[in-house]
Amino acid sequence: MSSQNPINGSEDQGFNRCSSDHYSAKWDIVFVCSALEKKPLLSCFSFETSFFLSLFLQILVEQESYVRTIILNRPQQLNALSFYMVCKLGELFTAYEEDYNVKLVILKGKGRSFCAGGDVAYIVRDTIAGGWKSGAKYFWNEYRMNYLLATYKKPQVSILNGFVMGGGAGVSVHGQFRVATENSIMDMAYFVFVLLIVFVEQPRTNSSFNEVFAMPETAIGLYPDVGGSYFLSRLPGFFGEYLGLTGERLDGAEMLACGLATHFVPAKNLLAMEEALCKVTTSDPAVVSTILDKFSVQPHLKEKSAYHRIEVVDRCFSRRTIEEILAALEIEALNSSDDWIIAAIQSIKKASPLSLKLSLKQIRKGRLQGIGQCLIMEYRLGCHAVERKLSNDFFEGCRAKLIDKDGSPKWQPSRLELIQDEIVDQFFAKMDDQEWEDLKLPRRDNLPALAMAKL
Ligand SMILES: CC(C)(COP(=O)(O)OP(=O)(O)OC[C@H]1O[C@@H](n2cnc3c(N)ncnc32)[C@H](O)[C@@H]1OP(=O)(O)O)[C@@H](O)C(=O)NCCC(=O)NCCSC(=O)/C=C/c1ccc(O)cc1
Repeated sequence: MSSQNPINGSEDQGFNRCSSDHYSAKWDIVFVCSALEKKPLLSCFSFETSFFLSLFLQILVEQESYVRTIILNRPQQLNALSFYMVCKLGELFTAYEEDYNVKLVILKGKGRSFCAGGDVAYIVRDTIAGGWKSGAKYFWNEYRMNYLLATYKKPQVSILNGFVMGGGAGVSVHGQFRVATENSIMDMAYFVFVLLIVFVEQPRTNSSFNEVFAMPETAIGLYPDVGGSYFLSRLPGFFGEYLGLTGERLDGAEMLACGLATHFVPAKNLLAMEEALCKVTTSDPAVVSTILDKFSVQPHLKEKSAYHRIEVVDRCFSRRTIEEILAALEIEALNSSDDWIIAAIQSIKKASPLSLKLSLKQIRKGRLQGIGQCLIMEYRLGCHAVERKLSNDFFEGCRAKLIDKDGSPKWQPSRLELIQDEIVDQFFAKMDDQEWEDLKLPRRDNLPALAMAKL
């Protein structure tokens, strides 16, 4: 599994680049979940040592006979993926696939989020300091890891108990089993409990617990990546276009209904489910499936869900252009009191016009492509986005949403009608840089049937 690095020409040894390029190999160990997880302990060490320890603590691993549980451990940042985490996940998935003693891999997040996407605030700062190739390098490692998961030979379960956004979808949706939870039952007892958490323990918790999944990229001047052109285009009808263009959030029940989740397990039963999974001694997916089935329930799809109106979604989002989609939604809004239609119109109007055009084209192309081709296409788009020759919208979107947090991005061009088709086409073309090459995906030989892309 080695290939040429497109950025600096060096040999790319699978997913080991984070340890070889950035960090000393002596630190490259996996922490089996231990007392080290407790941050105060770090104060015993020097600044440099603390820095490396805190980095390695971003991913924890629990080992239980034949099962490995990988834990995303940046709860303060809602488990946003650092470059280190992206590389480490790739390394761990590779190692566990080859290890005969590992039969099942579980992935979950610490705290109230599964994963809120790539750590875009860091990526923007790093790219400004280190040049666009720094951002491209992140994509390179992330998409290879997404591809590995999409073609994984062993059963893998992601426990989606909290936010699943952008890059968080990339580390889970491609896997074989995706367990959504409710976190949305707002009966009075639960509501009081939530209030206690919100005001006593986590005073900065603003978002509703029930909305867990989103591809919010058009709101930050990007496009649904991490294989989004593949998995969004596989959702029923034109629901993927709806999600990708509006960035609207889904709750666990909606994720199950549209196929982004394979199971729905009430959060209170997660511990028991994990205990049962940890007893698995085989890589037979039927065994894992039986265990998950035992803990699963059929959730109630909320009355206001857009998924109840899939024929309206299809009617609007099957249109050829963004302008036609908007016009169709506005006509629907005249004859309907559905909140989701108004929300969709508002989200589209607030998003980067260029991102919208790129996203639509990308999802439409994705319908006809395999997961590998989709990731290669997205890598080109990503490199153009961080290079900023064609557009600065990604940086502007991150500035407005996650850095200055003023919520007022200044998109360029500012309106859909100002965007020429040539600019959109250039995003899908190779980079004009001698050192650059297309994304090279790891070779995947002798894949069993279960490793076929899962959605
Ligand atoms: C709805 C969220 C998930 C929760 O809202 P909340 O409950 O009100 O909580 P906060 O917004 O206060 O978030 C808690 C902390 O986590 C931080 N955070 C929360 N998501 C994040 C986050 N993706 N990053 C970096 N800090 C975050 C957030 O800034 C904040 O930090 P701090 O103010 O220091 O406490 C909200 O945080 C949110 O919208 N987050 C952004 C979601 C998002 O746009 N994700 C990115 C998708 S795109 C992507 O993955 C692209 C990757 C990429 C890769 C390579 C490239 O070269 C270029 C791009």
